[in-house]
Amino acid sequence: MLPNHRFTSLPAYAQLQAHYDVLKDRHLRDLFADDAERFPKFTRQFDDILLDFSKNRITDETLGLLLQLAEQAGLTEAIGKMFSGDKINRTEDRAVLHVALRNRANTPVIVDGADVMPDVNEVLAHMKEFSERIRSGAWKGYTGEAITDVVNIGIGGSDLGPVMVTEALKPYASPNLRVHFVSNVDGVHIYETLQTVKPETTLFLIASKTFTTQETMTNAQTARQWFLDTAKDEAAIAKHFAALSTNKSAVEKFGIDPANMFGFWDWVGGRYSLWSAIGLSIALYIGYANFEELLEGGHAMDVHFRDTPPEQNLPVLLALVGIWYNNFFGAQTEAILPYDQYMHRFAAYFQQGDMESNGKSVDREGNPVDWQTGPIIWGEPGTNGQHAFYQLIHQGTKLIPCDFLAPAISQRPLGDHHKILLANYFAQTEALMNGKTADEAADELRKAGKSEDEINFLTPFKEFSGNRPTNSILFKRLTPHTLGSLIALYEHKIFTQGIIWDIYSFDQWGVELGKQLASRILPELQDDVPVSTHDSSTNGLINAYKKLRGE
Ligand SMILES: O=P(O)(O)OC[C@H]1O[C@H](O)[C@H](O)[C@@H](O)[C@@H]1O
Repeated sequence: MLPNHRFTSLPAYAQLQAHYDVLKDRHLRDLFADDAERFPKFTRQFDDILLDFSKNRITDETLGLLLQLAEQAGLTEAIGKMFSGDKINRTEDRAVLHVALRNRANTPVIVDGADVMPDVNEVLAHMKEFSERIRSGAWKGYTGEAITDVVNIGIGGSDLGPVMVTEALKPYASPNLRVHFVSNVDGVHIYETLQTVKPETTLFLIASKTFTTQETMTNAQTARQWFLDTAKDEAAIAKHFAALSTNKSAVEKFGIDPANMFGFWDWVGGRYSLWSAIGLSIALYIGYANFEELLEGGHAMDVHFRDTPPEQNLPVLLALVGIWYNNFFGAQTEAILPYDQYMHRFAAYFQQGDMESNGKSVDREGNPVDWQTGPIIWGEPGTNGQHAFYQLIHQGTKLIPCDFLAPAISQRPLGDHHKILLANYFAQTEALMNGKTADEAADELRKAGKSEDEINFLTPFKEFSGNRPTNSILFKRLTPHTLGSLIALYEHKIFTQGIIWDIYSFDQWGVELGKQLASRILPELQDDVPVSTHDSSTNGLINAYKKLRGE
């Protein structure tokens, strides 16, 4: 069991509140002017990842108090409990062991009295053997042709991770094998995907932890029918369908050969499952050795998180800085802004990772919280975001803490592209921090030859308040290893915040209600009889839909 506490009753909380009242009006510009050591003081290195959190509205005192907050919340003990297989996901009575999936040290991890590592290693060996046969062309489809296309059918955690990682690691991909992802139950998604592949050379991966998810099962049945329309023979399914799941009986019922099932376990949360069999599309796309590198990178961050004192611990520091804005400055959102086009789904991935984990409003004893929990996560890659929403980040009324991520070396060096990209990366955090004073703005206008009247009018619009906080995460290159570490960095940040907020981060009851109601409504859509069983809005909408579709 995790230690309980009321977040706002922790002694450091009151101290931080008092400290906030003093610090809230101080400008980052002044904090930098006052302390020449800010950069060395507020940067940490892990492998070739540099975290610079100096452009945050913190001082030594802030950091000290935040570290006390973590300690008072029992963070160290909680980390130990996760790694040792305690059932810290209490509402589902499960351990939380995505760290075991990438436990390259292979030390025993005990759940219910048994070491899980032999099972983990067995599935990895199966993934290795299978992916090598597919990639080499040794695996033949029902007409004797090699596989050229893999279609992963899954949603949520059974989709977002593989999508994000395969996009991020495209430079490591084999040119002979394409991967596609179908997630939405909107028939358009599978329709468009099936237009681009041939049954004879396509492998479908049905990715679903539960193997009951409506969207995935619907898409899987459609794929199966599409395949059989050409193949005619059900025996051919064994060569073209594999399942990634914890639910063996449902997989068998679907008609997938148990030899093509890649299992995982209830102690793997869906949004933490890319390291498990759910990562098979990744292993197929970038090769098993690269997939293993991804695991290695995740494991390296796990060891760092588990063994490094909080003040040196990257995930803990990111978490604490986030709490500072979320709970004291009233920030509602956090932006994740990768300056790397290959990372274009990174923010979308952590939308699920963070918001499904920490979007909770009761504490671990079931009492309503009276403090803010998980932030709204969003973001797009730089520089596209700059031309879309940065206006609001620079001059809007909302405080939006941002993470800026960038590789020092591009995977695709091309002329001056990367230097231009990085010039923007550095410029943005500098601009957000310093802003532009009214005097500076007026001076520029004067130099541009504006009249004094125009200067007076324009200055307020040209002024930037600055004092807008950012973290910079600069790494050498987006390798599988580094990506593994970056993902684990954010995973452990989410864990740390959940512990400090005293919430359960590994269940997701909030997604159930909509599912329940949809299954109640679906039969009502089968005929044209008007419905009257809902509120007037829902009745009105359903009846309008029935009318529209019939016209
Ligand atoms: O992998 P599955 O069992 O099909 O689940 C897919 C998704 O379903 C739900 O939406 C859960 O909230 C997600 O956490 C999960 O990733």
